[in-house]
Amino acid sequence: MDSRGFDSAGRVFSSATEMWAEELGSSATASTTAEAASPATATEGSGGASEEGAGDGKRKEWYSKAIAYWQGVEASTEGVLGGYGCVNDVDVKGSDAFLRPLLADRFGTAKRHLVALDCGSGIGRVTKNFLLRHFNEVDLVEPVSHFLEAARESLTGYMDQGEDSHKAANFYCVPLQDFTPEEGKYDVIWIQWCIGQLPDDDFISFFNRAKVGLKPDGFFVLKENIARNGFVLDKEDNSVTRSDPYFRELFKRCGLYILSVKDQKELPEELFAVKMYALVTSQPKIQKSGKRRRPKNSPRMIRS
Ligand SMILES: C[S@@+](CC[C@H](N)C(=O)[O-])C[C@H]1O[C@@H](n2cnc3c(N)ncnc32)[C@H](O)[C@@H]1O
Repeated sequence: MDSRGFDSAGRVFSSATEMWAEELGSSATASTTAEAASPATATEGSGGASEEGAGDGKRKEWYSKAIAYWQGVEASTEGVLGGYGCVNDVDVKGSDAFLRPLLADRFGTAKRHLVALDCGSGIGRVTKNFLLRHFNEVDLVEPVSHFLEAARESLTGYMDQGEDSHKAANFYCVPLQDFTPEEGKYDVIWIQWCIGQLPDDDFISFFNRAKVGLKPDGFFVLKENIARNGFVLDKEDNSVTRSDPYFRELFKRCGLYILSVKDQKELPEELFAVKMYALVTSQPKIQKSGKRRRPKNSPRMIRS
């Protein structure tokens, strides 16, 4: 990525490449296809897929600083939303409006057993308030153990229920850079407000591994803060807020296509804008008009 960006201390970088070289050293250019540990073997806050190469110390530092930051945060909605617990309701409303037509379009309206994965789930806020309304089973993956424990506690009522119910099933204490989902398990992989913790190469490796976890019509939803230009590096929690063109470039490099994209409305104006991207692994079908196929249940004008 060639656009300029800056960090929270006001330092300007001429490109993301320069910033990553600074933050990760020589491992910034390391292979993006390194082997990842399975959920069962990874440990809390472990250091990343490319850890064994040269310069891995800086990558390890990148991740451990982030984990240390989150370990010091209270396991509450206010905590995981950086003091903006007030956005929970509009966030849930926006996610619901985005996902509902996509589910109908991809999976039809007939009863189906739907399974989702909540990535960087924190205390299970997204799972509890939103995903469990749409999915029969939700797995959570989160590297910070006190968040995951809080999720487990608050979702107790949703566990071990009958076949047809909605339950939180598995809780994996693993960072995304080390996580590989079970093959063909998920209809939707939901990634919200956590992908900024991953440098570009681990972002690409993660999506490439996670593709395998999707069912044939399955898709990803990435819901993230968007920088106006280039990127913004937050030195406190070691996360990067990327611009829309930056994300689109990364999607291309992951071999992902945008099925749908929408802005989150009604956020306080001092916050970053937020976008929701639905991403698929093969090019969405285009109608003769050149438009993407419209979800069957979306509003349409009546023509007589
Ligand atoms: C802003 S909170 C969002 C939590 C949740 N997605 C939500 O919307 O309520 C960011 C979350 O990312 C998690 N996180 C930090 N580093 C991560 C990593 N490398 N992989 C996955 N999640 C990570 C944090 O522990 C925290 O739970």
